[in-house]
Amino acid sequence: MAHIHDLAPQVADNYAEGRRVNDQAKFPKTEVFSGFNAPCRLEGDVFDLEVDGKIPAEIDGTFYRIQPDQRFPPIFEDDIHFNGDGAVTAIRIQDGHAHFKHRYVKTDRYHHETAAGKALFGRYRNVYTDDEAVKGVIRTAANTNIVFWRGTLLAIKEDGPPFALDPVTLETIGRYDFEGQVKSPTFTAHPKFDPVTGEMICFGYEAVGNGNDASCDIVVYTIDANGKKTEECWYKSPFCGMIHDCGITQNYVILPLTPLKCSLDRLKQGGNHWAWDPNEDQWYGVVPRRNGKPEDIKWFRSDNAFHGHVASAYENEQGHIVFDLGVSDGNVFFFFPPEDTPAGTQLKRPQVETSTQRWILDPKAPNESRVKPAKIWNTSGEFSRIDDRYVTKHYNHFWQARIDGSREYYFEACGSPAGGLFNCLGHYNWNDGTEDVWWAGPRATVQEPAFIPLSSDAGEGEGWLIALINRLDVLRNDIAIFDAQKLSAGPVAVLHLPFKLKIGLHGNWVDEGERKEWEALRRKTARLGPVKPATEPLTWQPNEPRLYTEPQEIRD
Ligand SMILES: C=Cc1ccc(O)c(OC)c1
Ligand SMILES: [Fe+2]
Repeated sequence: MAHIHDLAPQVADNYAEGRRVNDQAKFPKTEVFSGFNAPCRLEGDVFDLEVDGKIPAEIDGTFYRIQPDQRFPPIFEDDIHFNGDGAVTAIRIQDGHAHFKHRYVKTDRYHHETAAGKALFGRYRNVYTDDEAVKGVIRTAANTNIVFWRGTLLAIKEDGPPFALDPVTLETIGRYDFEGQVKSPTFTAHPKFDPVTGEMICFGYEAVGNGNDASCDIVVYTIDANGKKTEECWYKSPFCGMIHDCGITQNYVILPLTPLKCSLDRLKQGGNHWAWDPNEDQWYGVVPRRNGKPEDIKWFRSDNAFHGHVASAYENEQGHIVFDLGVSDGNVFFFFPPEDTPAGTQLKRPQVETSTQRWILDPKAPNESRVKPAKIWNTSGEFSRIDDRYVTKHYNHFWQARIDGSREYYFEACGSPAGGLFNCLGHYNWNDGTEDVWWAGPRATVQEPAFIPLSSDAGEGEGWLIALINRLDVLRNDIAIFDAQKLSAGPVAVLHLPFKLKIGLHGNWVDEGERKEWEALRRKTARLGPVKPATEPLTWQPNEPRLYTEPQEIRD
C-alpha cells in the first residue's frame, strides 16, 4: 500500500485552472514555491549562532534584511515572488557573537488575511483580483527594503506606504506617515539618506488614486534630520512605468523610468500590473532637490533597456550629474512579459547581460535629450552597494552580487538557482578599475551585500561586507562577513543558520551606537517620545470603518 508521503504530491491539489479552489494549506507546485524558494513562514529567534572563523570584535550593530514570503497559498497558482508578505531578519552582532531574529511585518494585509485564515489579496498590484472583503484596504506587503530612520525601522514596498517596526523586537508599530506629513499612496523602497545634511529624500510614483491604478504622477519629498517635511513637489511621467530606485546628488534627484508599463484596462481584466515594452526607451528624470516646481522635471532618453539598482550619484566639477546604476539589455522581470504575449506562453528567465553604467547628465541640456552611457563596466552583477557615508559625494568603491557563468555549478544537487545565478561577490573600484571577487562555490549563491564601516572616521570602503549565502544543496543559509577590500581572501567569519530563509531583496547595516542614541530620544518620557503610527486613513480609502494596524505598546 502506498504511504501518504508517496500520494501527497497528487492529493493536495487545491488549484484548478490556475485558481485556488479551497483553503487547504498547500502551496502551488511551481518554481516560485519550490526548492530554495519553498515558503519559510517562520517567526523566531536563535540565540548565539554557530560561527566559523572569527567575528571581528569591533563590529557592533545589526544587519537588517527583508524577504517576500507568502503566508498563505496564493489565490493564483502562478503567483510571483514579489507578491509575498514582508518578513524581516535582524542579525545582531556584538562582542564576536551573533543573534538571529525574524518577524513578519504586520501590515493591514497581514491582519486581514490572518483573520480570514487565507490569502485575500490577488495578483501583484492588481486590486481587481482581490476578494471583495478587502476592497479599500491598504494592500502593500511591505516586502522590499528595511531602512533605519530616526530610531525606527521602515519596511517598504513601492506599491504602498511604509510600516514602522521596533528595531530591537522587530514588532510592527504601525503604518507610518511621518506624523501626518506624507499622504502619497505609494512610497519608494529606495529612499536615500544625505550623510551631510541628515535628510531623507524619497518619492512615490503612480502616486495618486490608490497607488495601483496607472497614474503618471510622481511626488518627491525631503524630510529633514528633525523629521520635518521640507520639500514636496509633484511631477508627471511620460507614461506609467516603474521607477524602482533613485539617485541623489547635492542638488538633484535622478529617477530612472524603466519601460515596464501599467495599463488600467489590463488591470480591470485581471492581468499583470506591468508589461515590458521592448520598443520603449529607458528614461531618466532629473529634478532639483530644493524648491522644485512641477515644470522643472527634465527627462533624458536612451535606447530600450532595463534598470537595475543604483550604485550612487554625485556632481562633477562641471556641475554635471554622474549617475551609476545597473542596466540590463532585456526584461529581467520575465514574469511581466510584453502585452501581446499569447496566454499560456511558458515564461523563462532570459539570458540578459547586466553591466554597471555611468551616465553623465548635464542638468542644463534640453528636455528629452538623447544620451548614452559615458562608461560601461561589464560587472555582470546587480545589487550595487557603496559605503553610504559617500552618498552624494565622489566615491570609488562599490560591491555587487555577481554572476560568473564560467564557474562550475552543481545543477544535480542544487536545481535551478533560485533568484538567479549570483555565485560571486565583487568589489569594484572606479579609480583604478580593479575587481576583487569571491566565488561562493558550485553549490551556493549570494544575496545582496551590505557595507559595514570600520568606524565613523574610517576612509572610504574601510570595513566589512556582510551577505547571506544560499546553500542550495543543503537548503540552509549562512551569513558571511568579509574584509570589504579583500573579498577574494574569503570570509573572515561565517555564521550558520540552522535552516533556510528565502531569497530576499534589500538590507542595511545599523550601527549600535546610532540605534542607542535614538532609543534614548524615543523613550516615553524623552523629548521625541515613541514613533507615532498613522491615525488617519489614506485619502483614497473609503470612509467606512476599516481594520487599521493596531499601534503596539512601545518599550520604555
Ligand atoms: C527589484 C525589485 C522589486 C521591484 C518591485 C517590487 O514590488 C519588488 O518586490 C519585492 C521588488
Ligand atoms: Fe530594489
